[in-house]
Amino acid sequence: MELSKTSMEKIDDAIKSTADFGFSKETVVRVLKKLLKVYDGNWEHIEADNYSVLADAILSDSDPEEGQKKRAEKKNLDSDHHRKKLKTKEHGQKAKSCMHGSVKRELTEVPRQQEAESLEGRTTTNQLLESSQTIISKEQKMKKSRAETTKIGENGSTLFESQDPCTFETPLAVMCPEVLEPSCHNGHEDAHMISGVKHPTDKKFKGILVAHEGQMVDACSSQAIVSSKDFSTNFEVELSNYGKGKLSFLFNPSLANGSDFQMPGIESICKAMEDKCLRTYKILEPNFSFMKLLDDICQCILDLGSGPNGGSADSGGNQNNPSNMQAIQHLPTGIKRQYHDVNDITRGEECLSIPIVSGEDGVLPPPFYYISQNTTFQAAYINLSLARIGDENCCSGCFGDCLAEPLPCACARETGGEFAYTRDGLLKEGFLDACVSMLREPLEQSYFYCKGVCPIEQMKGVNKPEACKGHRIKKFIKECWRKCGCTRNCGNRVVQRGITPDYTLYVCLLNLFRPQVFLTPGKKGWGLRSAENLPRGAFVCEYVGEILTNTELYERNTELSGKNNQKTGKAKHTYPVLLDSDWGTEGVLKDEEALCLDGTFYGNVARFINHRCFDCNITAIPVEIETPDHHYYHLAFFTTREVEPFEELTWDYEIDFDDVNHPVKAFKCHCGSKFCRDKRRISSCFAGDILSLRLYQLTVKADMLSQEDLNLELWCYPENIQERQGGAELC
Ligand SMILES: C[S@@+](CC[C@H](N)C(=O)[O-])C[C@H]1O[C@@H](n2cnc3c(N)ncnc32)[C@H](O)[C@@H]1O
Repeated sequence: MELSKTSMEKIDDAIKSTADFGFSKETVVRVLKKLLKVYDGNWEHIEADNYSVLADAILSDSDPEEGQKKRAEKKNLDSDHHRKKLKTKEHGQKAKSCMHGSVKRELTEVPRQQEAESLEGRTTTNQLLESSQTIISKEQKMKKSRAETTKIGENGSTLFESQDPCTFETPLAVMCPEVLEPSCHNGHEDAHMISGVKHPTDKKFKGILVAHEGQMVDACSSQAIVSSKDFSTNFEVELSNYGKGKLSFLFNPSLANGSDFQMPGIESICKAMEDKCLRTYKILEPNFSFMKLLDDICQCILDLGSGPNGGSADSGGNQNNPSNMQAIQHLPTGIKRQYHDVNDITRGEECLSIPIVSGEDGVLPPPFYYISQNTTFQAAYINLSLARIGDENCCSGCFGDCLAEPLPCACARETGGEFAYTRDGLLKEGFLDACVSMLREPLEQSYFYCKGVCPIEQMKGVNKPEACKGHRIKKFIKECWRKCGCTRNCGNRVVQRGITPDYTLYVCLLNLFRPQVFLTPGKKGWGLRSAENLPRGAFVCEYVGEILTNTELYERNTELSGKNNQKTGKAKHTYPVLLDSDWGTEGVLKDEEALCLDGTFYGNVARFINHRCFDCNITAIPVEIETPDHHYYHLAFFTTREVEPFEELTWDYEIDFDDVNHPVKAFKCHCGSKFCRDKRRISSCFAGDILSLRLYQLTVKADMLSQEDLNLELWCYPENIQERQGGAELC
């Protein structure tokens, strides 16, 4: 009979859909023919429920040669049932198998005797059917023995195993629950499929099936011990110290592209999943680990299953809170993991290692994720399209090194027609002087004022935000970038090369930045220093973190200063930096364009740079790289003077220590500078000096004072009183 085009397509569809279950084309076609006869060519029944009828029929399809043998095996099925159940895992390791949700549904509805009868003559293996029954019966038992509320497995899939590779060439996946030894079993038989893990007809199905078993009473305190099994396609996660819970992952090799699939190690799986969570789900919490997530799943299952209302139990977290961070903060804390490599805090993210120099007690900085490039958190809008870079903002006609050319190119326009860098890769004296004086002589600087509500005022969370207090107009460096014709080693590309010492560049002979994260001797916590001296104007590093909108930052800060965080002390060090340039240029600023960088959870070494009032040795300069739009830019640190080896690197956070309304409560400053602005630090010492100190800070150009002047001035400052009074710290 000639088949119509539609029929051909339908057959193709049926083959494709059932191929996922591991059925061969020949088997599918053979059974299809029979079914089409039975249903008088009506595809509706065959296609229904993702071809469940077809799948059933294939399972029931009799191979005459095998029939006798299978019937014999079937006779043993019932008597062997309990014994085999205990061995399901072993079978599963060898067997190929498949599953089908609707098949399970049907089987659970069929009375046992009837079910047995329907098995007569099947070509599928006993283990396959037995395994599915095992799961079902376990679920049924569990429903009885526990709170009758366990939903797990209802949408899940029945498990089939096959020892007959000829019949099931491409088995789908299998969960092989290892039934616990009676001694540690506590009488619970609660192996079951995790709801909705993967339905075989789900096109995203990757051949991995997850199952858990055992009573997970200890999931919360679990150490998430991982035991990789010695077969290449399976690994398990122990969910308690007593082996009472277990998640099993088994991969069906036939679904891998190629036959040499090897189940990766648990470490690499966790790493990959953590990276994925970071990228895809934007999970922020530095304590986040995939193992903890698995652990949490089990805790959740346990809570749902044993809650008073059969599913309403709250595991301690705010389940309505959409923030991953919040949810993860409530995870059990029992799981230990070494977060920092003392030899390289960057975990290989930078091209040089940055060691942690800790004290004798081996204490390490709190955990965070090291990133070497900014990453958006959620709502921040940054348009990095090449189309936005007009001819006036790039030098497409250049070649080689722009700094070697006799005339500056278009990229020098931002810096007044002169490049900001010398050919040695340092900042030019004049440019650096201008940047430093902008910081040190705030009264002489130009400011812009937000036209609408100032994002900073809005961030303070008051009902009626105050008028914009003004934002300093900053001097930008503009670097060449991808639309430019020069090479990557062009001298006008310094910040974008990162901390990496590039020894092909002359600059690196001058600037041997050897960063170290170290515990400061004072009360500032961890700090950053260089083991080599740095010349004036040398690029140190960029401030890297998550790009947030100011609203997001406000919400984050509110969360951090909330009750829970006070408990965990997480609000102690926060690391936000505002990207507040050009906010006033385009009328009312959209929320998603008022951005900041937060290195609290994800950041680079810059998050360790401590604050120093006024006479700090590095300064932050905005750098335009990928977009001429100054809502987003890079913040790069350059030395303001020559820095000695092992001298702490400090910058002026420009904190207004008097601003009590700021959402981030200012720390008590221990910068040790003679010009410290923190009144709390000096008021108890010698209040009479405050006025002169403020005046001094606002008007005196420190660089222009002679050492004699400076000494005289400094003697008046309260910071020095302790020295005069014998060195006791007064503040
Ligand atoms: C960007 S972090 C610097 C690294 C921090 N010291 C650490 O251990 O992670 C900023 C935090 O460091 C501390 N800090 C920085 N400079 C300080 C200073 N001059 N005095 C006191 N604490 C300081 C404050 O807690 C501040 O919130």
